[in-house]
Amino acid sequence: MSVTGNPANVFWHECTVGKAERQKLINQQGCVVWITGLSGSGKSTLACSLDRELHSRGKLSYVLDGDNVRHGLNKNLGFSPEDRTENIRRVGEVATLFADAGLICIASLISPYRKDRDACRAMLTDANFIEVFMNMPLEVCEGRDPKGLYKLARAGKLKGFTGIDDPYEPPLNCEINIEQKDGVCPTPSEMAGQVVSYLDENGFLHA
Ligand SMILES: Nc1ncnc2c1ncn2[C@@H]1O[C@H](COP(=O)(O)OS(=O)(=O)O)[C@@H](OP(=O)(O)O)[C@H]1O
Ligand SMILES: Nc1ncnc2c1ncn2[C@@H]1O[C@H](COP(=O)(O)OP(=O)(O)O)[C@@H](O)[C@H]1O
Repeated sequence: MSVTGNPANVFWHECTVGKAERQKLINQQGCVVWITGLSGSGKSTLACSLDRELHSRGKLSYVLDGDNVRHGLNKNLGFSPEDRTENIRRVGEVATLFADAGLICIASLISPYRKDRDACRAMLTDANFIEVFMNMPLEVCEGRDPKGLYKLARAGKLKGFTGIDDPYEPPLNCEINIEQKDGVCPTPSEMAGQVVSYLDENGFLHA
């Protein structure tokens, strides 16, 4: 007799309170704002700024940041392609639960592989997955290098670093593209404003 979970013998249990009722209670539409980009591109900065802006508008959001999630839920994972895929899968599943709860879930991870991001998109209905690309040149990210990781990677002391000796696959059809204008990066508040406008125009800020 097998004691491991067998999907063939596991059944979905539906509760009577549904997503629509939860959304009505908090007057918003649950969704996932998925922020992808190189290390140092500003993912966490945008995530926190957006979280604060939504909070100030009375909207319930929650940030799942790669660095933070790797301290707990994903602390057994490293940076091999397989581990990154599992990292993204788990965060995608958690984000989907938050969205089902009615929250605006902000996931900020490098998520370098297109197929992994697309798999997360497929966990939700298409409109409820909002992919935000931090479209910052490598030189800008490397110039910032707040954790000194690019320096370590260039010196060969950190292997498999995204953008240096591990690939980053940019989105082909993202909902929101954040980029420099005339060589100037938008401020955190401007970046958050761009996402809030999208959420507002697409009906996520009301039930
Ligand atoms: N090899 C390698 N490549 C990329 N990044 C590395 C690596 N080793 C450690 N770090 C640090 O881990 C943070 C990225 O974690 P993520 O969970 O977002 O990565 S991934 O989506 O699974 O690729 C990343 O954080 P951010 O700088 O905020 O992006 C780094 O601080
Ligand atoms: N819009 C911005 N303008 C100027 N500096 C920024 C901006 N966004 C982020 N930064 C700075 O760049 C560095 C990396 O930002 P961070 O949000 O940690 O990136 P990531 O989460 O993608 O690694 C930090 O020192 C941060 O203060």
